[in-house]
Amino acid sequence: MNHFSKFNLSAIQAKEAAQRIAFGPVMFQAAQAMRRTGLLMTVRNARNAGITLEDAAEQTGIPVYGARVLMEAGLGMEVFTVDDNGLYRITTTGYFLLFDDLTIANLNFVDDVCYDGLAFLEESIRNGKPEGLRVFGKWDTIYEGLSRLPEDVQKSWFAFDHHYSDGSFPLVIKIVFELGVQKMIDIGTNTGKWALACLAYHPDVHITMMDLPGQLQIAERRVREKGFADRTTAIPVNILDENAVIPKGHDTIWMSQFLDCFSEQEITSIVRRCYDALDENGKLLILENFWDVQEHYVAALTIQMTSLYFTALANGNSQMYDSRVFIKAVEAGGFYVEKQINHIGEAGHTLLVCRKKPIPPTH
Ligand SMILES: C[S@@+](CC[C@H](N)C(=O)[O-])C[C@H]1O[C@@H](n2cnc3c(N)ncnc32)[C@H](O)[C@@H]1O
Repeated sequence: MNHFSKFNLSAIQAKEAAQRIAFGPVMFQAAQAMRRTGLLMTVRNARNAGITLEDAAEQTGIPVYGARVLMEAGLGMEVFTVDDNGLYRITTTGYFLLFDDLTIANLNFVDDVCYDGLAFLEESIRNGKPEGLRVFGKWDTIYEGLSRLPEDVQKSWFAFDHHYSDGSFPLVIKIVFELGVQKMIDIGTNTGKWALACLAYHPDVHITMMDLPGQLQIAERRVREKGFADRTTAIPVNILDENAVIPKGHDTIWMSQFLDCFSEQEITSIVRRCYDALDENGKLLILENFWDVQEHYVAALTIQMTSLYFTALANGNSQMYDSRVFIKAVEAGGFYVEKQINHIGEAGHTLLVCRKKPIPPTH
């Protein structure tokens, strides 16, 4: 569904929308301050009775001045309403800021991981490098430093990543095993969530986990703790090394939220190596979020904005893709899409079931 072919805004509405962009960072910081001071919760707890800003300040323990600027800003942000008696009440948007998992994961991810680095977005776009990553360390990509990021940053990164996968893994696992899986490689295994889900789901399945060494160690530890070590193999890899080989002898290769970490040319190179690893009946299964196939505008918006994290912080050359661009890169690696299942879970994942073309890709 194309949510972007037309916007029906009057001129004054468009001017308002432009101000929301101009003051976007201000609204963002205000929302975080309202959450962290407890102001948002205080107004919510007043429910229908409403609360004055003086009472909200007292109950929250912040100065009246602070409560006043935040709560007045909250009106323009449509987080609060105020009646003629000066009583503030929370809106549905305010509820989402407080309680919605997607909103919380996105807020914390933008705050802890992206905010400072995004100041270098223009430079990143001009140079094709994640120039914002310098706020954390001297790495070429964020993945090299992921296990060494400050604890709160890691926490928000993982919460963001897991929010998307957690909702969809239980839905997709049934479809995957119906395709017949005995021995699967999970490339970009991260903390081993998918591997663990598969090992628990199927008593005989063997999973080969591949990732950069830092992440792989976490996955290996978790698999050991759950008693699945004998049905797993762990292979540390930097997949960007063109000489990195994907082992043969597996019927399925799984890549979830992995190929979006790479440029189109890199996707094609990785997929080509998958081609070499699988036999003619092998399956390449890809789970991704594509902005162009989303049922809901909010999902498309979230995915589009996430792309800029990749630009400024992650690697400077990848994104959350338009499915048509992505599939072209996969096809160039020697596969065709046998089946495309869209709209999986709240995060709107797509599962691509890919098969080898009879003629190998040119190297
Ligand atoms: C966005 S996470 C996805 C994790 C998991 N598959 C999921 O669906 O939640 C991407 C993973 O790719 C790994 N990765 C990124 N660049 C890599 C590289 N060059 N070589 C190997 N793994 C890499 C990261 O370490 C990370 O674990």
